[in-house]
Amino acid sequence: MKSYLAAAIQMTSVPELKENLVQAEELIEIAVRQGAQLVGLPENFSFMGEDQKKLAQAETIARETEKFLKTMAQRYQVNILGGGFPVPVEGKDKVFNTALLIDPNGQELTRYQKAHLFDVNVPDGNTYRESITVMPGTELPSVYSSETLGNIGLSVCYDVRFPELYRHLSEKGTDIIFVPAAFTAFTGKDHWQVLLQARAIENTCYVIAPAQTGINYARRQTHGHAMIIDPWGIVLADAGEKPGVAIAEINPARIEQVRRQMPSLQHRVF
Ligand SMILES: O=C(O)CNC(=O)[C@H](CS)NC(=O)CCC(=O)C(=O)O
Repeated sequence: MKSYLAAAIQMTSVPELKENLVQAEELIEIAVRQGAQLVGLPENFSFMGEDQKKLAQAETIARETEKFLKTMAQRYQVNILGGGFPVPVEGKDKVFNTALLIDPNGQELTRYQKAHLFDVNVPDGNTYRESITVMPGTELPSVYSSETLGNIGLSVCYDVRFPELYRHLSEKGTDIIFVPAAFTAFTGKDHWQVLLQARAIENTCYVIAPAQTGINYARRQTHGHAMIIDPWGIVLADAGEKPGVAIAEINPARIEQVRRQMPSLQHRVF
């Protein structure tokens, strides 16, 4: 593994599949023009809207999103993480919230079904019941080991509040953790960056966190601040609040250096 540039894309996805895919391609192109070899798209990048609308179109969203990711990876010769989109569960009126990693040949490298579902009454008055439409994944994410990109572990959004998932990933050798998200504006302002830095620091890993931002639909407002954090916890890039791209270098020497300086992974007791 050599140093390379990674990108965390930030977008405002809406309840229109085609519109979102156009926006996503524009941002992928910007990231690739700046030299990114690994590009992450946020949770719900291809569709963000009301539950019933999402369920009604789930099959189309799943098919078109997977096709889009493979086409983009080949067209731009880049590795792409699609950060969470609905994939229908056979025989049920539900979907898995699925993250999918694709290589520049358009081949699937690994996928993960979001395990922790956001069933929360947020104090701003918004109620979230992700489990009404989503089946929780029951498997821990696998680590994808790439000679060129390093060892990559996947997760999605609300998972970031469950450190045991990331401990599992770091035990399996993860160097780079993806946290694609659609964090609420209300929780995000106090929790988003703190949680991401904690996951980076405690596992001495890079964290790549693509994000939704702005007003997506109705009263749904997301926090933004797609970012890339290094294994010491330093924020290397932050996309702010507008759609755009956070780009930073993933450097294996930095991982080794931090793990030398702070060998906490070796000092675990429990
Ligand atoms: O609602 C939709 O339209 C689509 N779903 C999402 O955006 C997902 C599940 S509801 N959002 C989160 O997990 C936010 C977590 C979060 O904000 C926190 O942990 O504080």
